Amino acid sequence: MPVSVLDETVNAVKAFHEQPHEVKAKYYKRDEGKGVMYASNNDLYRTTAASWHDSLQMWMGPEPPNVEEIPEVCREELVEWDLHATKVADDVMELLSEGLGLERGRFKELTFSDSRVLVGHCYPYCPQPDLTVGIKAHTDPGFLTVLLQNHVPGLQVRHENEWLDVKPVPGGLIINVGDFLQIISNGEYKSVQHRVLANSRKESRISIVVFFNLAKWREDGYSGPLPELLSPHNPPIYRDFTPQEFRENFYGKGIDTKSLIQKITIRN
Ligand SMILES: O=C(O)CCC(=O)C(=O)O
Ligand SMILES: [Fe+2]
Repeated sequence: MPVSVLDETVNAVKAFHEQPHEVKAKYYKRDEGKGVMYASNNDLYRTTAASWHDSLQMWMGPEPPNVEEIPEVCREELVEWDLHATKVADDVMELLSEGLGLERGRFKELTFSDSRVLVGHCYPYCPQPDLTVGIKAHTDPGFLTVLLQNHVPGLQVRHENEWLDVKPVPGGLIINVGDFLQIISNGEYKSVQHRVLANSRKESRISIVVFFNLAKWREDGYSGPLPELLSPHNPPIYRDFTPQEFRENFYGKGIDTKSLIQKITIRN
């Protein structure tokens, strides 16, 4: 991916968030699922405390928004970013398939990348950063996340009970393993817990993510650890589950930690 795409994407999302409230208010909504939505915390009404960020969110697949629905100030750039990020995700999925000894195209065949959500976050300056966070600790519920951040720090991952800074690297992208990948890989790949600290710098922290979710469920309506990975020596760690369970778990409360995984774990 050309570095210019990364810079242009960050600048375009920043430009969107820097617009006056009246302009952005046109996109305020909370009915999740399609189109374009501008809101602070996704889980504002389900959680006990708000965190310090605003997001422009777009459902890019299976049904993409009309191009005119995308705010003009970042339209061209986000369409471009979506193409590049999807290509990166497809390549990484091939490697991850191979890493499990599966055919290269196994994950693609399940058309994971057809269901995706693009989010442009802004973490504005927070005058009292000790009292809140930018985004609470969570794991991404989907399959794989491609993440681009600007030079303002704040992202942390949990590693062996410690929070480690994910320092911005110019030209770098971050890939998160989501809960779904952990489940279908029968625990081989682990979804990573992460959070963003409230931004104490005068300049906004900008990040742009694309979440790749599972698009295709099994014919019996369930999903679960891939059968070809299981054997008497490697029995399933997780039970099968339905899209409804997945959705209820995700939208039912605030973004929380590994709750779906905890719920369906049948063996440690
Ligand atoms: O802003 C970031 O770096 C992380 C955002 C994030 O974790 C998310 O949207 O799920
Ligand atoms: Fe996340």
